[in-house]
Amino acid sequence: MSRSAHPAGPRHGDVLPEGHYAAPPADLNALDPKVWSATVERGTADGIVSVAGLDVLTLAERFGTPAYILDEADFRARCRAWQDAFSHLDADVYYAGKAFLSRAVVRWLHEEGLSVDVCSGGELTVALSAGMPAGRIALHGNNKTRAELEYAVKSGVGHVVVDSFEELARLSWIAHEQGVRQRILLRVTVGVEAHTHEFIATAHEDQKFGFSLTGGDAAEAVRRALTLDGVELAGIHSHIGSQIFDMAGFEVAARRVVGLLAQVKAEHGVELPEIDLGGGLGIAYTSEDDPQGPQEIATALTQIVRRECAAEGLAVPRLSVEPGRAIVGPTAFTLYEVGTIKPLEGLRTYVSVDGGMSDNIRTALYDAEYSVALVSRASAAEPMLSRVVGKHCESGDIVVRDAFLPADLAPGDLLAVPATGAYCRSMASNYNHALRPPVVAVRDGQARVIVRRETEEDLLRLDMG
Ligand SMILES: Cc1ncc(COP(=O)(O)O)c(C=O)c1O
Ligand SMILES: N[C@@H](CCCC[NH3+])C(=O)O
Repeated sequence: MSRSAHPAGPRHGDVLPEGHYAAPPADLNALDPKVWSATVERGTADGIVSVAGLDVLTLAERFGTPAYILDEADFRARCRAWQDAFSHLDADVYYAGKAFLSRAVVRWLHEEGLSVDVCSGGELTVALSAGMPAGRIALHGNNKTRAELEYAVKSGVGHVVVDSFEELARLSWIAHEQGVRQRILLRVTVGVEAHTHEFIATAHEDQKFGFSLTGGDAAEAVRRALTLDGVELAGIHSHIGSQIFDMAGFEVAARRVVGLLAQVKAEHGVELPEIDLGGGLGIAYTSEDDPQGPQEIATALTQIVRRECAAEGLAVPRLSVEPGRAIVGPTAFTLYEVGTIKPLEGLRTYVSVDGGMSDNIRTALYDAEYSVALVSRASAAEPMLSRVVGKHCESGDIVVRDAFLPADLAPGDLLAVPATGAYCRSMASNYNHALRPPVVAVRDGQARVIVRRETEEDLLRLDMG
């Protein structure tokens, strides 16, 4: 989202300080298809927003607020788009479960032909319990516990992405004890400064993930992996970060990973058959964001891998990708009810909703930007510079930092924040003993709770008194 360094000046009683929106959108009732899921529309007669044919008033009535409303048809369509973009290649699409995982989602992934990447024993349990074949599961993590490694090997996961020397030795021993050879990839840090928030960039040198390519750890990890009898080294993995729009980082990563394959061939006479270039493709949170589609990404990545392999005299390896956000992010919105409205003359209006940082930590954690719309009715009122905040005891409890909402907004109105499918429910907390909201899947006029709302009994069950 572009923010103006030169504010447009006072507007509707609000002064726009530096760094805030320059101007309200032309039509506050418009829903930009870039940020809303595919079946969302505003009724032309009543102005009420619906998704999959279900209006938000009915959804709020049936399921309460806040609630994540997930558009199943859109989710499946995105899975198919990724699958189609990569399927004609020798390629696998692993959905990154950390973005949002539930058993229903795992079944959809299975039906659509995707694999899944998990990064904990808990995620592995969800994937397995919903029937994902173990061979189509990859296990990640920079500090997998011994128990998690044992569980993964015993379950027969397709591969473990090894992140450290300690883990390499540990995993080999565990697999040896279980009498198997575990297929692995080695995660390397390729030294790319991804253009994203510092906390979600993962391929620069100074961070916790992976074996450094430039420092020589990656080559050393290959040497050790090739001598260990508990592991079978299948290839190299790189993930440069998340919410990235610029393909240049992926291209550099692909080039460096292929460079390592060439080095491995030269040193060991071994051609590793697989590379995984991770996830990280950005989505539109606001109308200003311009993400690439899976087809463009598939084309760019395969071109570069093929070119580099040809230059190095290598056979083209099997390619995997791990999109999380790009699949689930745009498919859901969070539905909130407005509770209080506090206009601050000369500043902005604080609009408090019935959720907050417990259901969306991304704004506080990454300064993430979101859009928001009044969805329970249309309004012809003037735009009002607003900040949508939650109900938690923190002034950083912000859901949407800067937004224009209609000036006739009132308690009881419903707001929806789009593009909350990824890293919102999965990073939700019980702060202030908030009850984590449900995830309601909607499709063809039907709604189904796929993750139920927490109850106070859930909270008390963990409290040993
Ligand atoms: C190893 C790995 N793969 C895939 C992903 C998915 O990223 P995204 O949801 O941005 O596609 C992540 C998260 O950044 C990750 O750490
Ligand atoms: N949780 C982050 C992304 C990190 C992905 C995992 N490596 C986000 O909300 O953007």
